[in-house]
Amino acid sequence: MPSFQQIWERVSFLAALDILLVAALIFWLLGVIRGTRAVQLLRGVGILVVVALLAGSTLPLTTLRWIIREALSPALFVAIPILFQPELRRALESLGRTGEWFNRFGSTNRSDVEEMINTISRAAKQLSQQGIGALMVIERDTGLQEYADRGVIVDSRISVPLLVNIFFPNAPLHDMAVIFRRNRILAANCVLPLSENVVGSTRYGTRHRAALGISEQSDAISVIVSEETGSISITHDGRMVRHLTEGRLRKLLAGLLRVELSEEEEA
Ligand SMILES: Nc1ncnc2c1ncn2[C@@H]1O[C@H](COP(=O)(O)OP(=O)(O)OP(=O)(O)O)[C@@H](O)[C@H]1O
Repeated sequence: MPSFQQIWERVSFLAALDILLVAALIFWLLGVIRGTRAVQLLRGVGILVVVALLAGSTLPLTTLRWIIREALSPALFVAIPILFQPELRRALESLGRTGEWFNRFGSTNRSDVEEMINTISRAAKQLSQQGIGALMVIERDTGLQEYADRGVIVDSRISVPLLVNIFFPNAPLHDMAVIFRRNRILAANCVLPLSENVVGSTRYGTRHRAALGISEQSDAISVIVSEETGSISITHDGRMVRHLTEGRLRKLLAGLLRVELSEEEEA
């Protein structure tokens, strides 16, 4: 058996760089799909490939080998981009996004972001207490103008009474989603893409699916208040965190938008 020294001598600088880059790529890909349905899909694809390769290579099964070579590989080649479309889109977007490295919200006035976080959290609590359903989407680096244009442009400074008013049952703009740009309400009544994501046995209603959908197709963060249960949830990167209190929501938003909340609001 070769000693560590012998192996080390054989590893060139380029081979080491190669291994490091592949490891970083796998790590990044796992980070992108962590907590999304892509994990189950990937496991399914992996099991299928391993079983097919084992059966095809260890036993002299000509027909099975032919099916793997002629049908399974091309089918996966076509199916993977379709099955993983939201994850691939998000991964490519995050690669192309330079703003994330410079933190777009960093260039926005910090107190504006803090004001937005506090207002959304207070509004979510009030809406939840009054049993009013709501879907509020925070735009980050991916532009959401196409969704805003399909709704009603509001372009108003954010405030709790305005948000409660918008979502008040039967108010003209209560349906669908509100989109925030920085600390302004950009638009209301916006239709969002619905997610096909099913987590475990949980089947979400359309409000929650719309929140998941926009978080799969962009880097936006959504806050959902359930009309049925009053429960507050958040979605980002195709993931959902449920049953939040006002305080927990503030902390999660602050973490995702990378701002430190001031002491008095923390209390
Ligand atoms: N494509 C969409 N984009 C944005 N909002 C949507 C979309 N489709 C439905 N909604 C909103 O979801 C509401 C219906 O929610 P529904 O009860 O089906 O879902 P839910 O996730 O169970 O929500 P809740 O817990 O509040 O009942 C609609 O009245 C509408 O406001």
